[in-house]
Amino acid sequence: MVVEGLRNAFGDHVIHENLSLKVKRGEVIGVVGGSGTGKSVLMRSIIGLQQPTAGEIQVLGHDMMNPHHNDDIDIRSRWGVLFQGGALFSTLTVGENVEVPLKQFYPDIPDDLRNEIARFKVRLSGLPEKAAFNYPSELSGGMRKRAGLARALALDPELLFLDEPTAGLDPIGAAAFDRLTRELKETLGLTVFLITHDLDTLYAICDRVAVLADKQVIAVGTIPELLALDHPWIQEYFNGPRGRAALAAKGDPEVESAMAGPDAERPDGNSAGMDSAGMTGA
Ligand SMILES: Nc1ncnc2c1ncn2[C@@H]1O[C@H](COP(=O)(O)OP(=O)(O)OP(=O)(O)O)[C@@H](O)[C@H]1O
Repeated sequence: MVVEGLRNAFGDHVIHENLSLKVKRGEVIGVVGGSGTGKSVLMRSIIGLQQPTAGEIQVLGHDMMNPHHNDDIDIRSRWGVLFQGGALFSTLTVGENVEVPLKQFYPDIPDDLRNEIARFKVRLSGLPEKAAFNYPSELSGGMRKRAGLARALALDPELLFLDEPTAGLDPIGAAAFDRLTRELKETLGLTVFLITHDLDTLYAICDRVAVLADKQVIAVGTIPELLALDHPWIQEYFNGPRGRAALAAKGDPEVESAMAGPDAERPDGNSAGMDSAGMTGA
């Protein structure tokens, strides 16, 4: 996935200006940034729900800024999205929610097969199969997230977009959700674009982290690479008390040594990991 020179604005309010980001196939990329820096708007631009005023967006080799109608339908079936809060239809059961994209993209699948696929996705998301017959209001917050994930996985996506998946979960539920995301990524070979405020999630499952600030992605790299930068927001975020607590819980020696040395080497004196070598563009 490649985003180049992206500009998003609502009237005079410019959210992104010349924003660029490359996501490698098969990685879990975490997207962090202060509230209102435009993480969700970035995700919405990538999946075609927000029309940018300038820039280029390529997803799985498809030009999202100039979509051809038929290709457009094809590309939308190749990703799954878990919106903040789950965004389930409250009048449908969990199973019926999972069936919505199946009906939309594969209307000819017989009913019983579609039901079976939905029940399988419910199990894949770590819910008991009987949860397929529950309404969202009958589930806990954590179970609703898993139901949203089941729906995001309905079409066997290559790319998974998760918008703050652990927000509102207790720490045990959040850790379990992180494990599930990592397992699914590994077993299904997914590329995961994950917006989060959750430092534990970043340490637990992200291969790289992209930092949004000043209307752009100011840095992207592994956590040790980001720690080597002296940008105030990055230092405050990763090296502040919450960042240190998250690290202590994870106990990663590579990160610990990066935290220990404030003058650690900067990669090329530029933003961490911003080289384009080896990018295969999911
Ligand atoms: N449809 C819209 N119309 C007008 N302004 C919008 C719209 N959607 C988002 N914005 C504005 O764009 C900015 C970025 O919003 P966005 O939701 O992407 O932030 P975020 O980084 O995801 O924040 P948070 O971490 O709080 O969820 C905010 O100032 C928001 O008010």
